[in-house]
Amino acid sequence: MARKEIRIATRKSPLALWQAEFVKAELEKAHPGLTVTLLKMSTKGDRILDTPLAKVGGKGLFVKELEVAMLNGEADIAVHSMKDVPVEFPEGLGLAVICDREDPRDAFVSNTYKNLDDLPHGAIVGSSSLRRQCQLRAMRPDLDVRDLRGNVGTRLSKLDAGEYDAIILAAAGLKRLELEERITAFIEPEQSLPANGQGAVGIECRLDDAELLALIGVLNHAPTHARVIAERAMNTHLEGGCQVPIGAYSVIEGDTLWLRGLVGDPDGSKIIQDELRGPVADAQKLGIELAERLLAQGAGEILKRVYGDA
Ligand SMILES: NCc1[nH]cc(CCC(=O)O)c1CC(=O)O
Repeated sequence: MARKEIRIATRKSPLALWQAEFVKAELEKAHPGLTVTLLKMSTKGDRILDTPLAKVGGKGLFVKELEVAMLNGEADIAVHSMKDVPVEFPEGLGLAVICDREDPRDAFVSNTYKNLDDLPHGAIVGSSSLRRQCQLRAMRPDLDVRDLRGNVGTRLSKLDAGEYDAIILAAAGLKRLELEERITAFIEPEQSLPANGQGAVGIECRLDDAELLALIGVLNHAPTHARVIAERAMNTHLEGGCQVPIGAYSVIEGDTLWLRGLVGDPDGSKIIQDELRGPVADAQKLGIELAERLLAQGAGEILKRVYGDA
């Protein structure tokens, strides 16, 4: 092996650092003699903290600076939470690897109440995503659902300070940060359909570097790869970025991929959902087909309203 070093461009949030350290450890374990280093960077999404994500706008809020570093040759790979990765990549870059998935569910966190059903009328619930907000409002129109920004630690502090009765976060982030004991209840996909790619970590790199692709390829997890491809294809076909009220979640049953999709009005007044099953090998096609079905049921009008507001 000629290459002795791989440089990872990463955000500095605790979750991003955990993910980069995870990939570093896995790569060094797989390739003795290889050194993996971290280039810690700040992105626009990290700097703008006072505005709801849906209104900050621009795709790839959390990844652009990392991509520039790879194109400049300052870094070799970037490690991402798949749900934050924009649908399109700059020329020359692409998604090379999707690692095995952590828990894809949303988690309910409260210091007072056991679960969603336990919340009293008018309880204040915080969430940073339109997807969670719309499903929550549809399920419990009596709740006071409010925006919640910041990294995982910041969100928990706001809950602990009493600003919210409960908050909803991704279970994967809490587990990775060893905060699993903060999870009061898991919310099943039937109640809150996860975001495309939630819980999965992916690696982006230059696609012209065959040696690099071979080295990182050992971390690819084929079933997770197929699931995330299907979910992302649905999202892409709906022209959804990452800050949209879209849920996309799939599981594999034998050779069959079961994909569920949802588009909702953030105020919870309307939710369109559908699902389909097909061969795992057709993951991409299934995602597009489900998106077509959602569009045929009016998803486009909802999304147009959301983008118009943003
Ligand atoms: N948008 C922030 C973000 N990006 C990825 C995760 C969690 C981990 C994952 O989904 O892989 C989180 C935190 C959250 O949504 O609570």
